[in-house]
Amino acid sequence: MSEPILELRGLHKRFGTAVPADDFSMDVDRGEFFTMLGPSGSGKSTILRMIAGLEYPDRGSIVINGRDMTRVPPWDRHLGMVFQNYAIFPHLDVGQNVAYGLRKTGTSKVNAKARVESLLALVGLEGFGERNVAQLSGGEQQRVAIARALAPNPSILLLDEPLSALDEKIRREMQDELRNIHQRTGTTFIYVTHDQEEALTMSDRVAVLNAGAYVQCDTPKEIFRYPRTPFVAHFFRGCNVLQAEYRRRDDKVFVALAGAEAEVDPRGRDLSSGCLAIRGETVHFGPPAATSDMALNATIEAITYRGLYSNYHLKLADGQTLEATLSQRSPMAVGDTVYISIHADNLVVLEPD
Ligand SMILES: Nc1ncnc2c1ncn2[C@@H]1O[C@H](COP(=O)(O)OP(=O)(O)OP(=O)(O)O)[C@@H](O)[C@H]1O
Repeated sequence: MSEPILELRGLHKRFGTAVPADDFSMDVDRGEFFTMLGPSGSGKSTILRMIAGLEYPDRGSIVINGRDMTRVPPWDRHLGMVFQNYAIFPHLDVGQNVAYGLRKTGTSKVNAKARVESLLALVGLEGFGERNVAQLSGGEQQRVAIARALAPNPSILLLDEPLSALDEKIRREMQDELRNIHQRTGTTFIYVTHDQEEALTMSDRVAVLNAGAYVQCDTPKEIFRYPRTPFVAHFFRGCNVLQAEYRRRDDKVFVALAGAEAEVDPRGRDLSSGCLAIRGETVHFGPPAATSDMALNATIEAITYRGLYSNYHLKLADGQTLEATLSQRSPMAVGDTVYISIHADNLVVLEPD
C-alpha cells in the first residue's frame, strides 16, 4: 500500500474555550476525495486551515508527502485552496485569474497560455479566457477559483464549503463537476462541508466530526448504512434512533424493541448505549419476508407528503416514534394500525456517543 499523502497526528488547537481540534489524528490517501463532514463549530475549517498552514496547531504534527510540515508557511506546502467566497480578482479577466495561479511556477508565457486553456476546459469554461469575471454567475466564478487553485498542480486541493453559496440546482451540477474534475486530475481533494448529501455524493471517504474529533471515518455507503453512534445517525436525514435492549444468548446478540425481538450483527460494537438505528426506507409495510426479520405493530400518527415519497410517523407499542418512508401510493391512513417488518441487516447497533 502507498503511504498516505497526509498524516495528521494528535493535532490540538484551542481558541479560548473552543477546542476545534482535540487530539485529532487522520490519514488521507494519495488521490483520494476525502470529506470532513460536521455541524457548524465542529472544527472542520480549523483543521483544514491547519493543513493549509493558515493556523498552527498548539500540539501535534502535520506530515505531507512524508515531510513534516507542521511549522512550514502556507506558500511552501504546495497545496491549493478553494473557499466558499470565490476569492477571485475582479480586476483580472478569467484567463488572467487562472494564470495568476501559475505565477510562481516558472511557466513560460506560451506554456502558461496552453495550461490556462486546458484548465478552463477542465472546469467547463472553454473559451471564457477573456471574459470579465464580474459577468460570471456564482457557479462560473467558483469554477475559475478551482482552475486557479489547480494551476500550479498542487499535491492536495483543500476545499472549504466551496458550493454553499450556490443555489440548489447549480450546487448539484457542481457536485458532479467536482467529482469529474477530481477523477480527471487524480489530485487528492480534501473537502469540508456540513451537507450530508454533498459528502455522500462526491467522496471516497467521509469523516464525521464532532467537537474537534471524528466519530466515524468510512466510505459513504458504509457510513450511511451503518452509522456508528447516535450523533452520526442523526446527521443523516431519514435515520431513526430508538431506545432498545440488547441481550446476549449463546454467542448471539438479540435486540428487543417494543415487545419484538430479532438477532442482530453487532459488527463488533459496544452495546452499552442501548440505541438502535433504523433507516426510514428500510421499514417494510406488511408481514416479514424472513423469520429473522423484526416484526412490529404500529399506529400511523401522521403522514407527510414529500413529492417523491411520503413520511409515515408510526407509534410503536412502547410509545416511541419511528419515521418510515414509502415511495408508492398507499391506501393507509392516519389512525390505522399496521404491521411492519425490518430486515435484520437493517437493524444497526449504535455505540455510545
Ligand atoms: N480564529 C478564531 N478565534 C477564535 N475562535 C475560533 C477561531 N476559529 C475558530 N474558532 C472557534 O472554533 C470552533 C470551531 O470552528 P470551525 O470554524 O473550525 O468549525 P466548523 O466546523 O468549520 O464550523 P462552520 O461550518 O460554522 O465553519 C468554533 O467554536 C469557532 O468559534
